[in-house]
Amino acid sequence: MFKEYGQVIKEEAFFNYPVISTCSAQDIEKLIKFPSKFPLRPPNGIVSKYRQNTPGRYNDGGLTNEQGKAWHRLRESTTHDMVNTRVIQNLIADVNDMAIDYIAGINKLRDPDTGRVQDIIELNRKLGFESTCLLGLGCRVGFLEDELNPRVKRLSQATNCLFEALNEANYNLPLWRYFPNSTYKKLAKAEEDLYELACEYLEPALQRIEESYEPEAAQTVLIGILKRSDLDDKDKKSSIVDFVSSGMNTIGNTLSLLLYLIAKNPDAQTKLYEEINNLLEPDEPISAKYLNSARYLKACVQEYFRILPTAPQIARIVESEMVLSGYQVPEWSVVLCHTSAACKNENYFHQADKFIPERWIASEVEANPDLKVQYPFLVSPFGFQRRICPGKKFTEQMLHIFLATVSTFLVIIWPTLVNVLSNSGCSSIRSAVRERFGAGVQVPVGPGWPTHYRF
Ligand code: HEM
Repeated sequence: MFKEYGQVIKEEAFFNYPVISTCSAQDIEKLIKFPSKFPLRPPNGIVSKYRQNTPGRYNDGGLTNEQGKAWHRLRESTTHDMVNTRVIQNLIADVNDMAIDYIAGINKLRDPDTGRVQDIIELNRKLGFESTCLLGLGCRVGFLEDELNPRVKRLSQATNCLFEALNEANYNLPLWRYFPNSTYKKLAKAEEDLYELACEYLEPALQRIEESYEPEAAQTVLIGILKRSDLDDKDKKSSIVDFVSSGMNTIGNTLSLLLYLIAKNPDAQTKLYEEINNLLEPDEPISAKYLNSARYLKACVQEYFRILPTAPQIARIVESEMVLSGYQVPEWSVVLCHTSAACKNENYFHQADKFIPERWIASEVEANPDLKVQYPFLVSPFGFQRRICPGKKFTEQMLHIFLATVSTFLVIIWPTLVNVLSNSGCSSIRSAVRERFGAGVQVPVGPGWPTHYRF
């Protein structure tokens, strides 16, 4: 699209407002640096409408959809703990645990005769669900178990239904604006189910708070929100629903795309494997200390976000008239910053189409100045300004732990995925898997067979 029409494009569509798209680094920088107290992002119309129609449960459109002071109030009071490094690090042990379950899950997917793993997308989705619940609800709920319990099944169905409805609302005529059509009804049912399920998970936490006190070490995002005196019951419940539904699909999709890129870059896999073995003592689990020092691991995730970000563009409503690539853009225009397209531009990144994690490591750039990143702000997979994704810290920590664990156990070769729980590798992780699942997880190293990644 940009190749054909240039770096700035204006699109007009029936039943919708005009949208301006830009992939210019200068324009994107201008928007990122705009000194906005309450940055404006277009709300999700169908969700806002549903919540307006359901005043018994919702005070407003929620953090994702609100604007101005209403948004700021929710942002300050509900995301306080989610952006707190210590609270997020409290979850490392649980995420380690989840990573071990995930490796065991991959092992169960292997064809016993061929060693082939047919499809890892579904497992990644379940992992996304489980990890988001860990963040939002403060506990493991059981998405990675063989048999999903009825509550988890309902949670999964409600989330799928919500995303189907959002897709339909985004890509079909917006008839829901005029009457409750089938898309609106689907969304209403999904939101209702999610709300009721979230309440079921919240009740025990509320009771714990009432009956006793939560020790400092057990501070979770959920407990942090439930304890806030500046939020009423409706705010608390709806923000948990928002957090759970925001992370559910994004994390699973991100992990699938990250593994795909790593699969296509075997040298990176070898380096990841070497780094984890160099940094971790045999009996040491993955910890905050390891994550702080794992430079190559973090560089791989950053480079992944440059090449295949889950959110390829960030939307803003501009608060004053501005000039983008020489064009006058009026106040209140909707502008899409296509960070993903900009990240593929050779003028902005040396060998832009290549996976080169080294460009994010200072000592490597010193040795090879061509790699110097001129426009680091273009890699903004979680957005920017005060509206940046509050799940960023948790998601990055999750991806780092998962990539480290996967690199210890698997050789992923595009288009194959081979489980290689060999005798080498980080022994603390290996012994944790064996302790839980016995020697049965050990499988031979072997050449791969086609894996049905569906991208
Ligand atoms: C790979 C995972 C994720 C990606 C790529 C992602 C990406 C994004 C992006 C691009 C935005 C828009 C930011 C902006 O407009 O500047 C956003 C907003 C948001 N995300 Fe995430 N997200 C992820 C995971 C999560 C998780 C786990 C949560 C759960 C807490 C979450 C909750 C939210 C919320 C509540 C907002 C709205 C924030 C606001 O408007 O103030 N996200 N996310």
